[in-house]
Amino acid sequence: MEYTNGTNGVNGTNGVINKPRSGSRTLPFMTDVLGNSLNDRLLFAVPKKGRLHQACLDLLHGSDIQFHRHSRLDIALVKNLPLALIFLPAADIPTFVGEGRVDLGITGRDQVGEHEAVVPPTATSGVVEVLDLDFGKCALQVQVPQNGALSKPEDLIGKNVCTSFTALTEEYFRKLEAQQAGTEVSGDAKLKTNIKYVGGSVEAACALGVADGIVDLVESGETMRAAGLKAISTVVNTSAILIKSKHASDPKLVDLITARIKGVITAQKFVLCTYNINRSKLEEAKKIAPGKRAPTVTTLEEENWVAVSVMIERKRVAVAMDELTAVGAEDIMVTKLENSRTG
Ligand SMILES: Nc1ncnc2c1ncn2[C@@H]1O[C@H](COP(=O)(O)OP(=O)(O)OP(=O)(O)O)[C@@H](O)[C@H]1O
Ligand SMILES: O=P(O)(O)OC[C@H]1O[C@H](OP(=O)(O)OP(=O)(O)O)[C@H](O)[C@@H]1O
Repeated sequence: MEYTNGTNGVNGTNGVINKPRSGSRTLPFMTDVLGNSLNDRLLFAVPKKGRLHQACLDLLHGSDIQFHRHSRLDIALVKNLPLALIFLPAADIPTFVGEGRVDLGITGRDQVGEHEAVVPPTATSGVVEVLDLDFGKCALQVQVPQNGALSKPEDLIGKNVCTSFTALTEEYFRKLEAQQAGTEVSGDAKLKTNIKYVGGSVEAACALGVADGIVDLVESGETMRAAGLKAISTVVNTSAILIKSKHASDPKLVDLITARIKGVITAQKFVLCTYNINRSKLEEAKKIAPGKRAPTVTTLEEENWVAVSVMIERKRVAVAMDELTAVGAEDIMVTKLENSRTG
């Protein structure tokens, strides 16, 4: 089935979903610099650089969202859907989506948390998390020098803390200070901890004497260790998420894009495992690999033997193969999934 809103040159034909827009949104800029109208398109914000950029491009490719981005242009029209991609810094995406200027976006959960700590969501503004994308996983952690005197977050109260996430850090220390004082958390109380903004290379702040501790993202832990730091607390765990505005202009297209992206994520997360087994061992094998709903079992020409086909989580596959072998499975084969649509 093909999707069109009937305004991008693809007119409604058999099997085409017709334009389901819920009210027109007139954007201040209305056209991109190439003169194309953006008002009839769903706007989808994608990180323009940084850790999430390439994974997002791979996801769009896997979802058959076809576009050509002119060099230096931060807007790209999608050729096969009434959609325009807007390339923005990950940190700004919650603002654009939260204000309803952009319908959909991909960013880190940490960025949404930071935005919401400054601009709390209301019934009509703010973002809705649609899908966890299972990449960009890391943790925003409180870190202090490995060989220093500080060993717990409370030790940083009243001291200097550097971070790029000032709002989440303030929220964290506000709670900590209230806990220590045995009072209610209050936004009006003066914060004892001095939180300073730095835009990057946060890990250098302690060694350079700018901070006693930092709050920064940790993935592998290499940056932190190389800087002589250790984590003493986690402010938030994060991963990349698909978010939508509370007034997304085309809910059906939002659902279609969500389903496609979910299909790609599932395909990356699972593999298809096939094996042959004697029917008498089938129940044991099913316990090892029960599948998403149930394994597909096909009778083989050889008496009492069946062929089984089942989805297994990629990270579990080696262990599952060992265990299937141990219960008598033979000819085990694992196939990478290109794409999927599952419940
Ligand atoms: N080491 C990491 N591992 C996994 N994900 C990360 C890592 N660092 C950052 N991220 C995720 O990517 C998001 C964007 O971070 P990144 O620093 O790449 O952005 P950026 O737009 O290049 O910002 P800046 O210009 O401030 O560095 C973060 O908010 C976080 O969700
Ligand atoms: O635990 P690790 O795997 O070492 O990753 C963590 C590092 O990655 C991010 O920085 P990035 O490289 O994006 O650069 P930045 O410091 O300039 O933000 C983050 O701010 C840490 O410095």
